[in-house]
Amino acid sequence: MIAILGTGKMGEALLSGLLRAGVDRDEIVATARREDRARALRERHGVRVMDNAEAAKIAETLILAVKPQDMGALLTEIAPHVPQGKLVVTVAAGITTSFVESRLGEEVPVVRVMSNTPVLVDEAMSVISAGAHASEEHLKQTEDLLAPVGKVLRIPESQQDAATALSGSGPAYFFYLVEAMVDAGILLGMPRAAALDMVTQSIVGAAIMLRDSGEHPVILREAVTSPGGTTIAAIAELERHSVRAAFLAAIEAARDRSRRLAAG
Ligand SMILES: NC(=O)C1=CN([C@@H]2O[C@H](COP(=O)(O)OP(=O)(O)OC[C@H]3O[C@@H](n4cnc5c(N)ncnc54)[C@H](O)[C@@H]3O)[C@@H](O)[C@H]2O)C=CC1
Ligand SMILES: O=C(O)[C@@H]1CCC=N1
Repeated sequence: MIAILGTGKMGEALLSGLLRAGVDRDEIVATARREDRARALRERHGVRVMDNAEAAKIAETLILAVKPQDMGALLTEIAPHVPQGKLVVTVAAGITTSFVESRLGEEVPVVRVMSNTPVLVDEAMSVISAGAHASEEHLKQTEDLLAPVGKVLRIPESQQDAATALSGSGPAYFFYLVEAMVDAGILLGMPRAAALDMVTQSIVGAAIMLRDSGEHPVILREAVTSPGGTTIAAIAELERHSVRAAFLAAIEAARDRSRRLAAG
């Protein structure tokens, strides 16, 4: 039995992914803070929704999916119900395995995960790291849980905050870029719907080329950038506005925020 504790956006995305992967709906339970949310989860997915203590008692694997700021209270609530044998998977940004271990008060195996919202389309990037009491078997179990909804990579826990900044938040940067490019289309007099179509198909095509060609992004970009052509005129402006430096600073800021999250 798998319990998802705190089934908001990320918890529900994981829940739907597990169901798509063929996990029986009787083998998953969810928890939610509000009754209307519980009702929506029951209606949409046909799973049982219960309170945290009960879910922690009956499940062998617990997925903690509350906001980092709510993690301390959740751990205090479930601590009496988490004996040594249970695997605890935490998906919260910034929450370390030692934070979870210290609050559960037992030698509980903890695996820290950073995934992202493309879980919803089985194209997530999930990175995982073992806590002090998690074995190879626990990492394998976590990989098996996440593999159906995308790519899974093992990384040292010291890199989790950087991964949160890069791939956890990553989809947001691409959506932001799409927004900006669509605005540019509007500026040039293009209808909004057509501009959105053009930009969306361009980002999908570029992403698939990047993933499937094995080529370095520089090579792919150079192939679009003709001498004296249109692309280099745009790139010259991006460089003039320090867009690359802005990305470096932005992702560093996200990493720093992730480091501070456990403190509340
Ligand atoms: N949204 C994203 O793109 C990503 C989010 N995450 C992580 O996933 C976690 C959840 O994020 P979201 O799903 O975006 O937030 P959310 O706010 O949509 O979901 C959290 C849910 O937990 C519930 N909750 C809070 N305390 C609870 C308690 N004691 N018992 C039961 N339910 C409780 C809330 O009511 C809410 O429905 C965060 O820790 C975040 O860092 C990780 C990767 C990507
Ligand atoms: O913005 C956040 O804090 C979460 C963590 C990674 C993506 N969204």
